[in-house]
Amino acid sequence: MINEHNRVQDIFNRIAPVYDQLNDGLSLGQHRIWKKMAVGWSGSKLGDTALDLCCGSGDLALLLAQQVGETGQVFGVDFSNCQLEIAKYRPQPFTIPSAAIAWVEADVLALPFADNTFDCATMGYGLRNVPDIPRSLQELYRVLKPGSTAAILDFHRPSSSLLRTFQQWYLDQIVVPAAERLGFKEEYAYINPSLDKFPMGNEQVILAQEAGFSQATHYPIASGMMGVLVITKPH
Ligand SMILES: C/C(=C\Cc1cc(O)c2ccccc2c1O)CCC[C@H](C)CCC[C@H](C)CCCC(C)C
Ligand SMILES: C[S@@+](CC[C@H](N)C(=O)[O-])C[C@H]1O[C@@H](n2cnc3c(N)ncnc32)[C@H](O)[C@@H]1O
Repeated sequence: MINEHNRVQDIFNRIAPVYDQLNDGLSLGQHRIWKKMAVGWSGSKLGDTALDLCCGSGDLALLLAQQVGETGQVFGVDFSNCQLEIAKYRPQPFTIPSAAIAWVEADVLALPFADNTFDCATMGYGLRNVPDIPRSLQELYRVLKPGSTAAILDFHRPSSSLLRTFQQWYLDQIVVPAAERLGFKEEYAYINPSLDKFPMGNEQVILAQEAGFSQATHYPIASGMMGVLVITKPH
């Protein structure tokens, strides 16, 4: 488990300088829409104490900060110090009064927060990268307040074989060569095979229920190439 931990940590430390630009270019900016959808499903509202797990370069945490406003607070958690350095210095839009964001370097499998701390949570493209999904969901359950909701955004395999073929082609023939031109072929070549090992939406629902979440729904988005698992801790 430690080897997998270090392998993933190294990947995201290495790609930190190009991570945002590749996401924007390779998704034609669509990832920002997918992240806004996840924030919407998290139920985040003014004054909340919010958590963004696997926050990376911080764009999802920033969206949460706009949602919870000046009276709220956001904690962005990631174990990549290089990603967190990008997050810390990301320009914040002054148009919207936003919450303060605390950037926390930690493993989401061992969160440094008390039980029942957070009013809402997001996790963008993190669940597929942790070595122990059930443990991650258990930790998320522990730190959420009763009645609170989390939205977990990640890749998903489309049910349509044509779209699945397109997704695999795009990842192998567009994403990897683009990353290779920047010297990150291996790091991005890891995405496609990781999808084959990642639980499908219905399996994610079962894992969430096994972690104790009373409500769990998986919403395929982007023609099924992405998905958002929305889970709520019972009162
Ligand atoms: C924000 C996105 C991916 C984040 C991401 C997740 C990972 O697990 C990685 C692992 C290793 C390296 C990088 C990442 C990583 O960046 C999603 C958007 C970026 C994707 C790279 C592009 C995905 C494109 C879709 C499969 C198809 C889009 C169709 C297009 C809009 C026409
Ligand atoms: C694909 S990036 C997602 C970043 C951001 N949430 C986004 O949506 O763009 C995955 C992030 O998860 C982090 N990560 C993976 N496993 C982790 C773990 N066990 N604990 C903390 N962070 C982890 C990586 O360092 C990386 O920054």
